[in-house]
Amino acid sequence: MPNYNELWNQIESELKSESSMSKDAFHEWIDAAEPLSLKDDVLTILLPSFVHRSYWNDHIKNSVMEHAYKITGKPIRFELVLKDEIKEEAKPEPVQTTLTPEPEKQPSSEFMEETKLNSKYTFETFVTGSGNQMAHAAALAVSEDPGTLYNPLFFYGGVGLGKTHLMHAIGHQILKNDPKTRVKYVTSEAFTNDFINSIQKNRQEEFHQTYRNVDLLLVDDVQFFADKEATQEEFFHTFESLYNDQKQIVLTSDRLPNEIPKLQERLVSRFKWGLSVDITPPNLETRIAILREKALADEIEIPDETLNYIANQVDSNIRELEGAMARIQAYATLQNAQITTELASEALKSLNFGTNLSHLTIDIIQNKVAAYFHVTVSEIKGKKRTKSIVIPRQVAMYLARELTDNSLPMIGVEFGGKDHTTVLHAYEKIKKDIETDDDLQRQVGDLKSELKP
Ligand SMILES: Nc1ncnc2c1ncn2[C@@H]1O[C@H](COP(=O)(O)OP(=O)(O)OP(=O)(O)O)[C@@H](O)[C@H]1O
Repeated sequence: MPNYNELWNQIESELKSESSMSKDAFHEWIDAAEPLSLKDDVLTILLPSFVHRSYWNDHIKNSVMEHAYKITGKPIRFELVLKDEIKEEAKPEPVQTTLTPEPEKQPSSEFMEETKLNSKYTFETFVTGSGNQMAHAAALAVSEDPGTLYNPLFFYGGVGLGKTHLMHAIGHQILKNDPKTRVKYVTSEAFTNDFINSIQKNRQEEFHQTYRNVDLLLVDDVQFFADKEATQEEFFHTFESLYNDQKQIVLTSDRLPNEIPKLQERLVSRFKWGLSVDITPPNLETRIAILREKALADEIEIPDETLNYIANQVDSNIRELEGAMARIQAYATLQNAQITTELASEALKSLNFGTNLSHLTIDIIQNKVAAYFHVTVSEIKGKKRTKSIVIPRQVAMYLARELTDNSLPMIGVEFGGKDHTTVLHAYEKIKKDIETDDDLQRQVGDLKSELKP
């Protein structure tokens, strides 16, 4: 009986030789599938999305089962799983209270699973814009001169904005400059689990070796150190040892060090020693640029207007932006159609993307308000303080806050990178003024009914 990899490879080549599928379709549905295991005649296959699974169930599974039968002489069943579903199983095993001695392992194999840098997360694939420019620059600087300039380098910011991507990019770049560099990437949870396991198995020395004999330590999502007293203690010593040896440390978190609850004061202060730099949500132009890069990388043609449309649908999180794009691609393949704005809209709707998504965007509001007050969109986004521009600008900010789900910082970004307090001030001012100013009340009313008929 072949193992799961061999079996899958054989099935794949059978499919390739007999299949009527186009090259693109083969790539989309077969290349994207990954065998995970073969147990009790069940071959588990990992698929990238639920669209893939439903396509597999409808169009692929039977033929794959036939091939598997031909190859093994056995009826092989298939389990199709998605990434999210295996996460649970893939989590490190809970601490066991067994007395059976563990087989001896070579030092470092226990914790040092090898550096798992995502090959796609490089500087080449990272699109810069106003929200991440400084973070990108700091990352590049650290890659050129690790351990000296900014140590530690601390990235913070909301979900899915590229913190992990930049962190891996540093790892890749440093390895490119010097392939002998010892790089370790872990999430704070993995660090915690390694630490607990080391205590459990009485292997603290090995743990220390693993974490202290590196040249670059990348720790993702350190906010999860919150509340973990003993782990924090251990991490403190790891940090001290690396820092004293001038080894580079890069950390990410969803918030600033002093905002992480129950983080020891000495860690807070150390995390702030180097440089803390935030990543804020990308503006429309950056979102379009990211989509354009992605289309280029995937070699698919998408009209500019459609890229613009997609970028307007997802305005906070790059992971979701990529998700939307992947859905549209899959949808186009399913329909065997070109990607157009219509198809994109259909794909996002039919796949129930962003259920509470408002189609009203800040961009639309700015255009409407500019036309209404006879000013230009760039004046609305600009800094000029003349009354004829300030009022439309504040009205547009007010409407963006009232009629869309965007956060104050996000609205600020879309208005030429203004601070969220400016947006709040505009919102409160217009809200108050419409109570006493009849003209303003009518104007805002007109605009509202045009925007939300
Ligand atoms: N500037 C960018 N250019 C290209 N792709 C990007 C950019 N920023 C983020 N991405 C992509 O968006 C996805 C999410 O990014 P990443 O995982 O780095 O986010 P994160 O900030 O670490 O999120 P989390 O807080 O959830 O860990 C990744 O696929 C990443 O490649």
